[in-house]
Amino acid sequence: MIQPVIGIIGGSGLYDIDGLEDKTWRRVETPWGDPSDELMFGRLAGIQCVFLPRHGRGHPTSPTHLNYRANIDALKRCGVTDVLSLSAVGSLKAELPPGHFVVVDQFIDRSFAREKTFFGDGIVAHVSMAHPVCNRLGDALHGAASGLSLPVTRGGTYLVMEGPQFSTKAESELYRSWGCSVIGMTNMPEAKLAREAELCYATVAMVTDFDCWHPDHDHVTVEAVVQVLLGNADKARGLVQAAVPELGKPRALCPCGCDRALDNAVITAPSMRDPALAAKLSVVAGRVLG
Ligand SMILES: CSC[C@H]1O[C@H](OP(=O)(O)O)[C@H](O)[C@@H]1O
Ligand SMILES: Nc1ncnc2[nH]cnc12
Repeated sequence: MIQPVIGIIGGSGLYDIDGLEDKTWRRVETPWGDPSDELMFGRLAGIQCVFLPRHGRGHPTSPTHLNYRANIDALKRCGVTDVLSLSAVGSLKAELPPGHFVVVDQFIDRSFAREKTFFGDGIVAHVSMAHPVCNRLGDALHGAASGLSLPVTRGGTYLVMEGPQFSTKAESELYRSWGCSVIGMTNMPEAKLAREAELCYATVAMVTDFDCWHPDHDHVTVEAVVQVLLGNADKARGLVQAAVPELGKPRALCPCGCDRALDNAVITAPSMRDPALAAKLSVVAGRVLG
């Protein structure tokens, strides 16, 4: 049996979480550089949790310049098994108004200026991203949100744009025509890297605005986003407190296979593998690289 350790990545407006016992902030070093901030360690209902503010406390780091690899490596290094990603998003559907939560199940990655893999020349690996979200975590998050009577939808596609500027109206309409539910700037490559690191990963996308497609919302502004975000952040803290006791129960391997994502993914012959890269990958992929 596995004793889960719950990682929580807090997005815009979520730079701290409540109710953790024995809370301490600690710096964690990784071979990929520095994570966004110190990580906060503590226990919720006796379950070990590790919290990381995605953009750092005070939000100094833009979506493009986040060190996604360091963030994911640091969580894994600290023993995290399950990652809850909490993110502010714009809505691309009329039925998902500000204040609504979406437990997304798909992503379209339109980001282009980020490091997207732990692997590369010297050790090449290809993991499946067909089902980018851990269903087990998604179900638990949806169940916890429903239990709290939060307005929540299970399933939906999160379009990841590069940013930092918000979309043009034509882009917003394009993504709507693709059937996307919400838009944000951060969940890729985060979800790809979590998969490479064999971490279960699920996102609660918290709607702050209607993006610019909506006739009543001609522009997205940070001011409008932040107003909704603060209320969403309070609800998200409640959601974490409700979900963690369920997710922290000792369990078998993940039925979705997230924790075995690297089985059969590394294609580089053992004799051709770069020892320096193998050393960097020791935490992320040590299970399969030996
Ligand atoms: C403050 S609005 C734009 C900003 O918020 C979202 O970040 P996160 O996913 O970390 O909550 C969005 O992706 C942008 O980075
Ligand atoms: N409309 C929007 N576009 C991209 N990221 C966002 N985060 C919050 N609202 C957003």
